[in-house]
Amino acid sequence: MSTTTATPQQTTGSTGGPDLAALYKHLRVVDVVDALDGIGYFNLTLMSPELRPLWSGMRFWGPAVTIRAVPSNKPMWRLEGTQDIVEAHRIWFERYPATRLPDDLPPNHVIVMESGGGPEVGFWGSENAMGAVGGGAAGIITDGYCRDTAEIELQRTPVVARKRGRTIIPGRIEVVEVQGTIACGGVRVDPGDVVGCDEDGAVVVPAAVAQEVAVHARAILLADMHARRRHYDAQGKKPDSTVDADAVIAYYESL
Ligand SMILES: O=C([O-])CC(=O)C(=O)O
Ligand SMILES: [Mg+2]
Repeated sequence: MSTTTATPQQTTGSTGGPDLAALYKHLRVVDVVDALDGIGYFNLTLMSPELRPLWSGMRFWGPAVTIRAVPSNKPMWRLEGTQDIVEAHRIWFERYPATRLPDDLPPNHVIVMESGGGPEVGFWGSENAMGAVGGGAAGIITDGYCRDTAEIELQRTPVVARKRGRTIIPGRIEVVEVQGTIACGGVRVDPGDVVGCDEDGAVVVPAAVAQEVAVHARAILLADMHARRRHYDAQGKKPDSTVDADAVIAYYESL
């Protein structure tokens, strides 16, 4: 396998720091995991394999923004009439105001949630997850539940979850902190770490090594693309984008 010296690119994001999401575009989770191995981070930052993308073909990378939630330990009360039942969220949040992520989140951020391990609750659903994407999220990772999962797939909304669920927020779960250090899927996540997923699972790359890991991982990807391309050619298989190393090289040269 070919090797590359780790000389991180000086690609910058909108905040003036390196545009890590751009450096990770095209990388597979396996490339990043192999690169983490290469710097001695064996298995340290692999999220539990129980956390799964909710539809096939999902892949995203981006800087983490974090949410920590706990079971509410407060019941939702009985509501009178259809309209109040439809507006249960509003009524709950009027009494217990929501802790929300700030507005100035980096582009292509990934919302990572520690759900508190409570009972089934579809904190994420097809409406609020799609809204998060509209707000600039590249993906959502929760160690809890997501509901409306048929629509999540139909919309191609990038959600990774541990479970599919049915029930709704009021009386079950509350966000108590945003942009703090959390644990999700058994690993630590700090805001600004690079997190991502694909069909193989989800992984965290600590911010301190994120640029270096991206450089190693790119070399690993390109070496593998070349090797697979030789199999394609030997077996008369029509090349596809997964063996188009020239396109990947051109992309990175353009950054
Ligand atoms: O309403 C919620 O809290 C979760 C949900 O079903 C959605 O966002 O679609
Ligand atoms: Mg819903």
